[in-house]
Amino acid sequence: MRVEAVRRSFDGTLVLDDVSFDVAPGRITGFVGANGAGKTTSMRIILGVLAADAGTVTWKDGPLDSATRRAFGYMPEERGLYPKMKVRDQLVYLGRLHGLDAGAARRNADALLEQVGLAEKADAKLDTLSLGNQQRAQIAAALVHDPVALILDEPFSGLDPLAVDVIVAVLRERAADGVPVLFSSHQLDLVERLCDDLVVIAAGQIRAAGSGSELRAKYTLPRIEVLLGTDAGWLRDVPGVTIVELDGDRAVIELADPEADQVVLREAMTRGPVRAFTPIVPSLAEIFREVIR
Ligand SMILES: Nc1ncnc2c1ncn2[C@@H]1O[C@H](COP(=O)(O)OP(=O)(O)OP(=O)(O)O)[C@@H](O)[C@H]1O
Repeated sequence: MRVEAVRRSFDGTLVLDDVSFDVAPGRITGFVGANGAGKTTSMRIILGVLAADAGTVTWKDGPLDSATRRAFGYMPEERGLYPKMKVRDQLVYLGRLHGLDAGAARRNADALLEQVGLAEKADAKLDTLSLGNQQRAQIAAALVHDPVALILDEPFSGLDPLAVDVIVAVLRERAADGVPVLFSSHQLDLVERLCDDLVVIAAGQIRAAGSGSELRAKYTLPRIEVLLGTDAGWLRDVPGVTIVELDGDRAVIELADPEADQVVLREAMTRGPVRAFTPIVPSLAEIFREVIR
């Protein structure tokens, strides 16, 4: 699925400015950005709930039509299941609305309730469930018609760690079947764990997009923690090395050239014992800060 040059204003204020990114089949794409950056607006435009002022959303290289959109699974920010309806009944109902026959809708609903850990609550009314369990039901609702793509707005908010694991497993399974999955989240540790690709948006503009390793390579320099048996001060004088931290025999260095690590290691070994030489992988939170600066 491709979002291309999408623009949208509200009351004369531009909130999406030439937004373009891809969501690849079989990959989980995390959509991250601060409050108000434009994630929900982008997702609403993908789903056709909101119109773009300009730009396109394409699916398999053609225009995204309403029949294909109906085959998407969407978990909107405002949620939207029926509070007074039993969980299983509404999943079956939603499956039927999406064109499943009664048998298939029931089978999918039951399988999903089992998968998200709600089998015992199947006959409870939604509003009697805890918020976390309502959230599980919302995710099941987005999946009940075997969607061809998944667009999930903050699917993990309010979930406990065990529930997160359950939902992560469900999304991975769908992605492994070839479904493109786009989800927004503020929980960068979770995004880091779950997603294959990342799209970073700030103030309505895409600041970065790509896999975690691509973004690391592009936005951060390789860092190494060096622990020597002797003073590490000589590292200051090695060309291409920047000292990030230096404390006696321990240093954290940044390399202008990723290949220079072997040169530094060889030099270190001629000077005495090398107790540790450990690449430091920057966290997604660090990359995010770097990208939106
Ligand atoms: N219907 C609307 N009318 C006017 N302004 C809107 C409307 N919907 C969104 N906006 C504005 O557009 C901007 C982007 O909002 P959006 O909800 O897409 O951000 P978001 O990245 O999803 O934020 P959050 O993480 O807080 O959910 C915000 O400044 C918001 O106030």
